[in-house]
Amino acid sequence: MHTTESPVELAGVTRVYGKGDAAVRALDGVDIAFPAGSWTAVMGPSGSGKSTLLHCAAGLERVTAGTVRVVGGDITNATDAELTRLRRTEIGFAFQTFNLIASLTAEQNVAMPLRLAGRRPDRRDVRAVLDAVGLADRRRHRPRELSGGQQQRVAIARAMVTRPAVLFADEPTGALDTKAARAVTALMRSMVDERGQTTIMVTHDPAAAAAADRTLFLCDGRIVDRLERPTTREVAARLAALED
Ligand SMILES: Nc1ncnc2c1ncn2[C@@H]1O[C@H](COP(=O)(O)OP(=O)(O)OP(=O)(O)O)[C@@H](O)[C@H]1O
Repeated sequence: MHTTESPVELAGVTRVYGKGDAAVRALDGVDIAFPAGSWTAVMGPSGSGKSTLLHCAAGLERVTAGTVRVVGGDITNATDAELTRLRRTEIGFAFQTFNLIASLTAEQNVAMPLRLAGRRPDRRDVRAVLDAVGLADRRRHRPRELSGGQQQRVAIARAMVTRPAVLFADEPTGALDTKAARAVTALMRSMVDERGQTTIMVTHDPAAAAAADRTLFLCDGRIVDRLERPTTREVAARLAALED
């Protein structure tokens, strides 16, 4: 496996929470590479390990066994400082709850990761990503002045502003109605097609998964199936079978 082709690679990743009788094996020997410029959806029943997979792959959580490589580097034994630097430079995050700062404008929210990385935000860069998500005319608005779908687009612009190697999205359409969800998945699709943005997304939404290049299905901490370019109906059927 060549690392430049897969900015994120997990090999034999196991994550156990708790000890003894109370131990939970949230991930159980996961081997997976996420190819550059591709969009992967991660699905599975509640408690199957989706969030744990995302957090381990993004260096937010440590693994119990196995290795995680991000942009060619083994982060398994990285220090907290190294992980923080990695998250600020190579990784973008978009969450279901947006996590925007209420007192800041869209533009100021988008500039925040640059400030955190110690870079002086270039107004043109900030405007370019707001433009890319179709919100150039909303840059002075605060989160409460934006719809849920618009807030999620600001959150995606914020995740993209550092030009991260990998975008991690945790249920990006989870809080949105169907129309707003469709706009957000279309935006993510264009980020992959036009910028080659490697994207890893946990979702419960079969339509969002169908917009991705492939869908992985987790069950009891293992990858039990994958579909390439599935339809919404195929995703929903596979998920229903796992949830039975
Ligand atoms: N901090 C923790 N301490 C103990 N157990 C945990 C912890 N985090 C997760 N788990 C357990 O690990 C397993 C996998 O959890 P995870 O959150 O990754 O699942 P998920 O597929 O994302 O679920 P959901 O769809 O409900 O969000 C579950 O059994 C969960 O209870």
